[in-house]
Amino acid sequence: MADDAMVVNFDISPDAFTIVTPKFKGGRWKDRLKAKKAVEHRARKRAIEAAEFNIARTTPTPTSETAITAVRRKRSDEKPKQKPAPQAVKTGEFVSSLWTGNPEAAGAVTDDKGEEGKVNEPSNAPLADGSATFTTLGLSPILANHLTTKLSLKAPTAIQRSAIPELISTDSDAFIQAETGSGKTLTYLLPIVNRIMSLSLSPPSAQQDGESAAKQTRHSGLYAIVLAPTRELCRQISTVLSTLIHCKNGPHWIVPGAVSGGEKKKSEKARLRKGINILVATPGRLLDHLENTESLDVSRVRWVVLDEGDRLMELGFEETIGSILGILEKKSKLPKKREEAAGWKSEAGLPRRRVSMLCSATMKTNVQRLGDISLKEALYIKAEKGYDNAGGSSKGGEEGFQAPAQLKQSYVVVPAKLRLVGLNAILKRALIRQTASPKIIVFFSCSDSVDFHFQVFSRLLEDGSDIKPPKPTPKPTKRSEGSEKDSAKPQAPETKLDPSGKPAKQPLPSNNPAIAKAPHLHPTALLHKLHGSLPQPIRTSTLHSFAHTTSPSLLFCTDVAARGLDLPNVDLIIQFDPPFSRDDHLHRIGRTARAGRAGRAIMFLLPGPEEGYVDAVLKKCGNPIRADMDEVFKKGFGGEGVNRKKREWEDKATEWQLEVERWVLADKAVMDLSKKAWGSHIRAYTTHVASEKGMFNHKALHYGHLAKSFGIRDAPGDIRVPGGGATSGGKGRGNTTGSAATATSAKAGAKRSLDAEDLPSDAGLEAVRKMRKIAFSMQMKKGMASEFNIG
Ligand SMILES: Nc1ncnc2c1ncn2[C@@H]1O[C@H](COP(=O)(O)OP(=O)(O)OP(=O)(O)O)[C@@H](O)[C@H]1O
Repeated sequence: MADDAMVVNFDISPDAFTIVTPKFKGGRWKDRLKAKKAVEHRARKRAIEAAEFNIARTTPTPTSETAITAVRRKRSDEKPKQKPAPQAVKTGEFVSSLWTGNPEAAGAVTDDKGEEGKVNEPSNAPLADGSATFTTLGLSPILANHLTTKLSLKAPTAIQRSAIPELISTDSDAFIQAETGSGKTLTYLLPIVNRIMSLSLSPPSAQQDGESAAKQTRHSGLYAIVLAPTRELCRQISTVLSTLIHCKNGPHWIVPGAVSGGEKKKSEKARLRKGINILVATPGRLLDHLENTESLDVSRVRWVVLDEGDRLMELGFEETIGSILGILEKKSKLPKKREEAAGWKSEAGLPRRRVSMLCSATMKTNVQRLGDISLKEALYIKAEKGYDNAGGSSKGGEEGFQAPAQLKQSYVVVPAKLRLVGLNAILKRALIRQTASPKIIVFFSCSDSVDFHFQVFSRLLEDGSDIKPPKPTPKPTKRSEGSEKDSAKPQAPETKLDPSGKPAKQPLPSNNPAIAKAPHLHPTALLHKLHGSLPQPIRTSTLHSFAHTTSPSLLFCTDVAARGLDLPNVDLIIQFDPPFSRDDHLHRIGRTARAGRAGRAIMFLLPGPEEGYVDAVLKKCGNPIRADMDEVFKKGFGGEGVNRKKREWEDKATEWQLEVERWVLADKAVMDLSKKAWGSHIRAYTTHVASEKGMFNHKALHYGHLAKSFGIRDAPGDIRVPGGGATSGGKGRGNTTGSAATATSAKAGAKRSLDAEDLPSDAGLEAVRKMRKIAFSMQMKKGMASEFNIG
């Protein structure tokens, strides 16, 4: 880290900027003079910049507060601008410049000839070569017709073509592996629904036992159980299931249901008692019902599906799943062995034995372990060669898990101090450059950080309004009138005015506190937040709003939204905090570019060791482009007609940053929130997987610069994280030697470890696993269930 990066948190003496010119010896006198002048010029420039921007420090009187004004770089050729409002700065606080003392990025900017450049052929799209239809896969005409006409699915995807015929015609267990957004849900649901449907479609003569010849109803039995790691996923799978069942002339008698916690157990019990034929559940909740709900009859279960297998294991469900399978085995009336099954009479269409399916995008060791406990002589099904990453940039990786080939990946190297303004710039640009209403997901490392950034962008503007007044529209000149160039430009959405000419208040779609307007970014955009600490009804309604709103839509979230969620038409994924492992990266960016659609993803990296992530991971998952940070700022803050040479965007970004800092200072609750977010961010940083710790080394973090990106002016050593202690940062040092993460109280850490969905990495998950183990044994002893907010 560059030395001058430390300046911000040190007491600077006035003579620190005395220009000392080294003596040059040898060579021609002209060259010596030139070198001397160059050194003097550089030193003077630095001193002026530092004096103007860097050190607006208060007089150290313990009782008085001194007002300071952020000083802008003076330029002879510009009109005096209104200076940012003076702000009170307490003793010990600093206002450092955003633009000085930042470490430089090592790599070069990729020449990105337009974001609209070459896009690879999609690798997870429906097959366009006519090689398969839903009917040729063996699905009933009713179901095939429903898929093509009502659900507008023209053809199966590669994994569906490979798996569906096997799953319809055999009773084998299966491990299904395919990249994100390739349609794995339908891959396992379609054969199940098709085979259950055949019960009611086949004539009684074709039935092999008398029992099934009777009219099928919801009481005919529970045939399939689908296990998913989160409540959101359970709901999503249930919805897909319902759309399949409600087809014309279809199997309306089949009743799907979900039990995933987050609602009263009593109502779940009532649903189970009424009769369910296909049940979607989180493992914890299902085990609870298996042990405590008498009406849940599992003796005829034919399928057990473990969706998102790797995540189920990461969240410590191994033992729970083991117990579930044990109970199913014990209560089953089906033949236990294959030989017995062969001679056994089953209802027409249904498997003669219980079939297990394990679905995962990855093939990690933990998934293999789950396979060991759940599968017997299983088929390994993946997208056929030639369709797996067809024609794309993706390379066959160690684990065969790749990003969709059409997904455009990029990264931007942004110093710690500039992260918040950088996020603002990128979001503004993304919201304005799209013609239709864009959907953007921003990933953060922890829920506190999500909360803080949600507040930053949804707070009212400084004048108390929630919408910016419209800019006066420039009169069209003759030249620009109707010109093709102008009409092609993305237009900022129109701001609605009230009768008095002021911007009209925009009504929110609901009173959900996790949804707000984002006046700092866009007049009509809706900002959503999602993390594991929010109550379930809020999470559900937030996701619904994000997915269905017609306004530009943003979702700030933790990794709770990284897996399995199928949110329609997400255009851009921003990984503001880098993921905790390569798989997390692929799952996060996999929320876009689904089923053959286009998508973009950008990751923020800090200059220094983090840049190593590009070669170590990003280049192995595609061909990432390095975006130019200056361009990001220019496009985000520059706006129309900005004089780019003067770097006006620097001033705009500075003004906005100072505004955030004033807002943080003005309210203790906000200050607490920002400090908590800063502390949690650092703590989360320490939990990157061991193999990536070299790139994400918390000792290389500049805590002071990082604090600025949370709107905090205190020196790191003075920051008291609410609920924890001061960090271990040495006084006056921007860059601590100890770990702030470990310095925060154990209590706070323990509380967070319950927040399983927000801690996707080794350390966090280890904690969750331990907690789950304890809860599991307690549950065994006391016969009670524990839900760590994930089912
Ligand atoms: N044959 C198809 N044609 C077009 N779209 C499809 C097809 N099959 C599935 N889809 C759509 O593709 C999207 C992704 O499907 P799904 O959620 O099942 O993917 P996935 O492989 O499970 O992804 P992830 O690994 O991220 O969970 C869904 O919107 C789904 O409706």
